[in-house]
Amino acid sequence: MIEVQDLDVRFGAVHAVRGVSFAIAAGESFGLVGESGSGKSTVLRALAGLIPGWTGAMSLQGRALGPKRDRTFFRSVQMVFQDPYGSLHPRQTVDRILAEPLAIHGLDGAEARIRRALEEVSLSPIVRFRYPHQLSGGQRQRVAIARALIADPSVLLLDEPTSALDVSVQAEVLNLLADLRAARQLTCILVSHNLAVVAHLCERLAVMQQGKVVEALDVAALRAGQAQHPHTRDLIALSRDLDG
Ligand SMILES: Nc1ncnc2c1ncn2[C@@H]1O[C@H](COP(=O)(O)OP(=O)(O)OP(=O)(O)O)[C@@H](O)[C@H]1O
Repeated sequence: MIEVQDLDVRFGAVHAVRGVSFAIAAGESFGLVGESGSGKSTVLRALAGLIPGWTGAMSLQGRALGPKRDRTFFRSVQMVFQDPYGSLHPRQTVDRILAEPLAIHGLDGAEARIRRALEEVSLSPIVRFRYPHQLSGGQRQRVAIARALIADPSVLLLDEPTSALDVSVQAEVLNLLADLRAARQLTCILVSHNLAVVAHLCERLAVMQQGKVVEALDVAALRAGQAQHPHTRDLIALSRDLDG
């Protein structure tokens, strides 16, 4: 459903992504894991159409993705960022934040859709008339997830969606994402420096180091101790508990 072939990204002298390839089936959840600066966010952003100047080939449902994406792409592929504070407009209420994608995509029934979206992320309707600064970090990330889902995408790109949250809230948001993924049969790509987070949400993962994929394997194989590459083993040692 998603194919990335020989993706290469340079930022001036920085060769951030070097010939990355992977393929993901519809409904699959795939993790990109690696230490800071390994290029995983750049892969996700290139796929999302947020980075110009990449080379290689990318496709979604068999259709090649060019440098520019159309409205259909932005309806079916949604991104959730690490910092919900930065990604939610500070002067818009939750109601307006959630109504905006509906207006962009010309979708009717805003009232019912907003109610349903808030229910899905377990937020009380009371938050509808609050601004982002009046919410907790976990509530803000739930609003960002609701906004991503409100126009019914088929693909969710998650860039460190829990790492800006308090430890107590991280597991809640991760479990919410796992439930939503199953209920909506979403295809997900999750970027994280934390192997435990990836193992919790994904079936398969690729380990990145210095812009390259050094190992790709099933989470089941990872749990069974079958990781081969020394860098994967280093990341395992850093992750305290693979069950998240
Ligand atoms: N817009 C940019 N301009 C210049 N260099 C960039 C840009 N974005 C990323 N880079 C560089 O590209 C490399 C890969 O960055 P990237 O953010 O993809 O890594 P990452 O693995 O996601 O790391 P982190 O977990 O810290 O976000 C880094 O050296 C980074 O400094």
